[in-house]
Amino acid sequence: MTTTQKVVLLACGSFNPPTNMHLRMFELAKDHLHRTGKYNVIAGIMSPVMDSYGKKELESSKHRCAMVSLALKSAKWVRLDTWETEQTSWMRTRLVLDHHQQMLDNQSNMAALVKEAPSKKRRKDKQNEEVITNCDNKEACEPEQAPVQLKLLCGGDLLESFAVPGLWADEDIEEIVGKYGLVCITRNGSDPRKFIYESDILTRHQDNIHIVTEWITNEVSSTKIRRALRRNESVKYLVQDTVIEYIKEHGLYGTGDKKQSLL
Ligand SMILES: Nc1ncnc2c1ncn2[C@@H]1O[C@H](COP(=O)(O)OP(=O)(O)OP(=O)(O)O)[C@@H](O)[C@H]1O
Ligand SMILES: NC(=O)c1ccc[n+]([C@@H]2O[C@H](COP(=O)(O)O)[C@@H](O)[C@H]2O)c1
Ligand SMILES: [Zn+2]
Repeated sequence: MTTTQKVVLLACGSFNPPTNMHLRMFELAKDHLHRTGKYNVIAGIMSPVMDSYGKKELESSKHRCAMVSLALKSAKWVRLDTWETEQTSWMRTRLVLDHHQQMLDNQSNMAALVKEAPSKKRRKDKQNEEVITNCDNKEACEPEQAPVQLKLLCGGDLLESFAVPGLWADEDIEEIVGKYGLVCITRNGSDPRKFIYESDILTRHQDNIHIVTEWITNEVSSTKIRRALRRNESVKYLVQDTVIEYIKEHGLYGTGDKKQSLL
């Protein structure tokens, strides 16, 4: 029997607000990795960046985390993680990966990671005493299992930002693609294969970089959503209804003074 490598996908970003494409990225990456026959994606994490990241029009992490949590209500295997937003200063992505890898290496955190609806299961522990686990995905929760591999999930634009002078340290890029690995979803305006070809570090680690071609192209971006909201245009079917309701309720992205319904 061939064994597959267990993988957890980590997406870092502003999620300002979270769009349907942020959610789609996880599905696309999972399908792609499963098709290789080598990987078993057991969980996904969305980690909103902290407020001091300082991006233009960045809404507070309180609101962004609340919106990600609402967007993920129907997601079975992806969850929000607020650790990044709770730090005292902005964390480089490599350090965010290190944190989550440490969490994964601690087996007792595994049950909390797997989001599937818990159904209490009985099994015998090493001392042959019956214990109840809170984990449905037995394979993911077995204590004596191979380590779980964390991979960074991103779009083509984030990959290409590796070339922005002073933005990413070479050692961090080396560690991200070398130790962890990258799953990159193609995005209009980026050419990840060419970008890898032009980078010595990325070419060296190209076996650890998975490029996923999004054939059902969807050029939604948070910038376009914020623009539409400002203009009182509908964003229905581009963003989860629960997120639209939240935006309206809190008057985010210039919706505060609008009278009519955005839904
Ligand atoms: N349409 C898309 N296709 C592929 N990747 C995407 C898409 N939208 C977002 N991503 C990826 O999601 C992650 C988080 O991105 P981010 O929060 O910046 O979203 P965004 O839509 O690019 O927002 P903004 O317009 O504010 O930059 C990044 O890795 C980004 O590349
Ligand atoms: N040096 C680094 O680790 C580095 C540099 C720039 C952006 N990032 C991260 O990439 C993500 C980019 O998000 P945006 O595309 O929304 O700007 C954020 O999570 C941010 O923290 C990391
Ligand atoms: Zn972006």
